[in-house]
Amino acid sequence: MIHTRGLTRSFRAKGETVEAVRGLDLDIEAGSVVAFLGPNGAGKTTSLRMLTTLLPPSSGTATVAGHDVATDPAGVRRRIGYLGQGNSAGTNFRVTDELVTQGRAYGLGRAESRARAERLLGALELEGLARRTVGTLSGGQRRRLDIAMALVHEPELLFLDEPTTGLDPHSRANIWEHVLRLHKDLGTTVVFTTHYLEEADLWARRVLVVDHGRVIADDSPENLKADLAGDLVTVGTADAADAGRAAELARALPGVREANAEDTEVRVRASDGDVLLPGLLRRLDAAGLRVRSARLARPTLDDVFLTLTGRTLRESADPAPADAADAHPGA
Ligand SMILES: Nc1ncnc2c1ncn2[C@@H]1O[C@H](COP(=O)(O)OP(=O)(O)OP(=O)(O)O)[C@@H](O)[C@H]1O
Repeated sequence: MIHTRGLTRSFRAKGETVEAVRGLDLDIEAGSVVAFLGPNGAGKTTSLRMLTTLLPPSSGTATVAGHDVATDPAGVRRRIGYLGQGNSAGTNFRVTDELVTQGRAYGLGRAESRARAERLLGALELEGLARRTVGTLSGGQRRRLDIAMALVHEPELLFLDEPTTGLDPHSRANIWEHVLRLHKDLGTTVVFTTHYLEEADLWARRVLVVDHGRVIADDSPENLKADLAGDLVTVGTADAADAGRAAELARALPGVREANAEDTEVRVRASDGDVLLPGLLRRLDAAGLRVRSARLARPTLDDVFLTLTGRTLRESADPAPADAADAHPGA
């Protein structure tokens, strides 16, 4: 569904060159759900904007839904839906009219376009607002309308750039429910970016971890967590000396990837924490060390990012760049 080779985009800003995307080689199968996960400025939006023909690449090639982004952008646009970071609906029109017009622009007949608009308004819990003008909607309502706009022509490939940022948990869940139903019923391929690790973890079957314009890991969330992070077993000991000794003992046990003492605690990374924990406790006990507490935590995608880069995604996050508005589809 998507094939890119050496896809690259750089910008000139204040006399400097920013390499936003550096040589993206990607093959995405039809029917997949793929997340781009990375900190601010990693190149996620720039990648999506190239794939949706909104931004020409500096070099490299990309075929999207069978059409080349450089030589046949109209062919790409007909087959895809795109939700950018900005709002896509005009402010002075009624909600229903915006949706019906969008459907008509994609070649749907009047009756079909109206029927789909009604279905989408119902599914995204916007039916009570159908006759309101877009400008009077709240942020969350507006975002749900944007999603409806991206879906009205039932595209085979859907790009969502931070679809749920700033929304309350109910609206986030509602949006995902709808997108995933479309994916399930129609086989829609979904490619999205998100800052919410849980969304990538829960909904994507493949996660591309992006940093400084490059894909630094590419696998299912389960594999990424198991291969690159592992479970974390934290054991509390009586004092720092015991913690140091416990770390040494832990390192000698099978399945342990690393063990470090921090103050009175020892933190142990292992491929299978449930299996390690009883044996570790027995070993510490046999060595005469007093264990005060023990807990097991499953890895998150943030742990994966930490292993890969030495930074957490959360500490890499900074306020959205001023040029984020530039990600508007009409920009
Ligand atoms: N129009 C532009 N002019 C100059 N630099 C730009 C432009 N668009 C993006 N950049 C720069 O390219 C880099 C990648 O930006 P991009 O928006 O793709 O990152 P991102 O991963 O989507 O970040 P975010 O999570 O904040 O949306 C950043 O350093 C950004 O400042």
